[in-house]
Amino acid sequence: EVRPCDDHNDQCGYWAAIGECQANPKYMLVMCQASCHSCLGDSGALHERMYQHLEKKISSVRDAHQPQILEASYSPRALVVDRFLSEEECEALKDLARPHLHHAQTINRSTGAAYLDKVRTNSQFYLDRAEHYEDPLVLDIVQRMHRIARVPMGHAEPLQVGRYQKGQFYQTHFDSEPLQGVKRAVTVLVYLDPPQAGGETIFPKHQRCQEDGFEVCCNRLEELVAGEGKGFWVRGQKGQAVIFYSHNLDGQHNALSMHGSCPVREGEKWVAQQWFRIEPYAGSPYFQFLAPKSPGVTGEAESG
Ligand SMILES: O=C(O)CCC(=O)C(=O)O
Ligand SMILES: [Fe+2]
Repeated sequence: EVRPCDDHNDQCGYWAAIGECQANPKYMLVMCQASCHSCLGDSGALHERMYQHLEKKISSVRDAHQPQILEASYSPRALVVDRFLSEEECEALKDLARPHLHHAQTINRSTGAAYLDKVRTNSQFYLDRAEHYEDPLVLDIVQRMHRIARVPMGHAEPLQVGRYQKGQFYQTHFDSEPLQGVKRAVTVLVYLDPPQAGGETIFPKHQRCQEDGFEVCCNRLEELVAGEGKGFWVRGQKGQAVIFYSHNLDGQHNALSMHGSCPVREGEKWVAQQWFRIEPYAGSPYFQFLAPKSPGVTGEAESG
């Protein structure tokens, strides 16, 4: 009888050390559970490695209809997809948003006066009216985002389009703020137009790029983003998507999902963002819009 959570061979420790848990999991995860940290409740690093292994397998499956997905980071899970949107789609989204763009503002609680946000100086607009979200072009784009992110349509916020002009930026922040009641599972960020210089999306994976440290990090990406925290950045190409998950697979908020948009140095930067919440979202334009009709609710004439 094989009892769980034991080693059943005195070589288990040695085999685990030389990587047999990954190389030969069929045997090892049964016979060497303790050494492989695969017991229930054992939070050893193995599960993470197993997931990495599985995801590599998944992402190596090529299908003519599937865009190629590159892994930019494991924690937070971040994927990059080239040409996720066509040039025409990028231009169409810019055209839809252009007349409506407005600057991010913060409202002073006591005076009610609106101030321009210091953390975020760009302009943005939510495509939140029926004529936007029922637009076949927008609907098709959001559906593709939903399929690639693997979160249901009813979790989708309205699609947002943002523009950064020269000098504009968005300092490091989290897209998901569970303590404020905003729980976003995933962000699908698409570069509708990359700037000529600057405007990188950075994931520094450490605290020192916050607020006053932000510009310094943007000026020294290699040293302070890639070096210091083993973080990464994306320069952005037209139509390219970055898909990142602000929570781990167990639902925990991932502190490494902190990111920002460096100041644009030359030209304009346009992006579209689609956020999908952790749960079905009553404020979603697609909450009821795409709900399947319940079976059996057909006209009288059709029954019997
Ligand atoms: O524009 C970017 O590169 C990032 C934007 C962003 O992080 C946001 O709008 O939440
Ligand atoms: Fe963000």
